[in-house]
Amino acid sequence: MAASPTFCIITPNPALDHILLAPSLRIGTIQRVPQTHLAAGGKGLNVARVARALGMNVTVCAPLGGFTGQHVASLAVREGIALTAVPIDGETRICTLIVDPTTDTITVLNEQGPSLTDHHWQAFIDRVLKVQATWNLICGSLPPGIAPTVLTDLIDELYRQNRYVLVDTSGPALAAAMAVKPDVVKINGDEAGELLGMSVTSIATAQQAASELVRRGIDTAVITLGAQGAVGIGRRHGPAGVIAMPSPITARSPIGCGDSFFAGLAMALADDRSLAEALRIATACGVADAQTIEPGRIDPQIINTLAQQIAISYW
Ligand SMILES: Nc1ncnc2c1ncn2[C@@H]1O[C@H](COP(=O)(O)OP(=O)(O)OP(=O)(O)O)[C@@H](O)[C@H]1O
Ligand SMILES: O=P(O)(O)OC[C@@]1(O)O[C@H](CO)[C@@H](O)[C@@H]1O
Repeated sequence: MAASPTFCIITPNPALDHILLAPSLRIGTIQRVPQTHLAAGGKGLNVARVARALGMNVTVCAPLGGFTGQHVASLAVREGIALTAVPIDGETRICTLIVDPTTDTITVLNEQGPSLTDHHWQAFIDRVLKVQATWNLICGSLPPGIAPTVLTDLIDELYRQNRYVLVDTSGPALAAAMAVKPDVVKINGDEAGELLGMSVTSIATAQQAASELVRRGIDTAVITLGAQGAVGIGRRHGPAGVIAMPSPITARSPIGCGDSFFAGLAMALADDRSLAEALRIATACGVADAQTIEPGRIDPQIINTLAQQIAISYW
């Protein structure tokens, strides 16, 4: 019998990521695109790609429908990602990620995704609850047609099964998840700012925001700030917060950095590392991702070396 996966990666709104490299992109013109990639995407698939590369035993649960759903499933299988697909009506979304290396800008066009009926959502949740994983990562947006409070119920149910819950989502879904205090919340500055009604663009404001998340009952709160790095604080990790700062690099694309970071963080926490070590490894994964075009396509061999280049301080 196969061993239970360590991570159940819950991906309510997967996507076929269409990544276009478009130098000197000008809106409103016709342009030739020199390079494209198609990848199994939506945040959870990116997290799974990295967690797998880091040696974790991973199962992704995702509702999938139509030709794009089939395409996502076949790309995932080709990569060796264990996927539990729940068939749905409608067509899995395409997210278009346009990288312009000339101006160093990224344009991300995330489709909403197909609406899920209550019946399909329930089928999805039933599959998630059958996966006997200790660490459960809720990744990305919710599909339309589903009330954000479904996340509250899902997390409650995972807690009843004594499973750890780590969340990386945004907007109303994040607010709904907060109601049941996930063990770990990993979000970026914009997401934290929207949740808390403040501007989170600096290390100092991220420290305030992370402390506020802990005050609201989150065990471990981590906020990422792109090239500035990340901050984290957690009840079980002692009173000190941690700042992880990467060295300057030549970034190629920030898309997926948060997902790679999340995978590294989850791996390190599952491995019972200190918060400082976990942020060091997570940041190294984010840095590795920033140097690739495709989300989550990192080389695990360089993570230890990159991790040694991350400056860690305490607050
Ligand atoms: N330009 C960069 N240089 C160095 N490290 C970076 C850069 N961009 C991202 N990172 C690393 O990746 C981590 C996550 O990045 P970021 O805060 O942009 O995540 P995100 O906004 O959630 O990304 P996404 O939603 O695209 O996955 C950062 O904390 C940092 O460690
Ligand atoms: O709509 P969501 O779930 O918030 O974001 C989806 C998405 O843009 O996020 C990833 C980058 O983090 C992309 O690979 C993916 O398609």
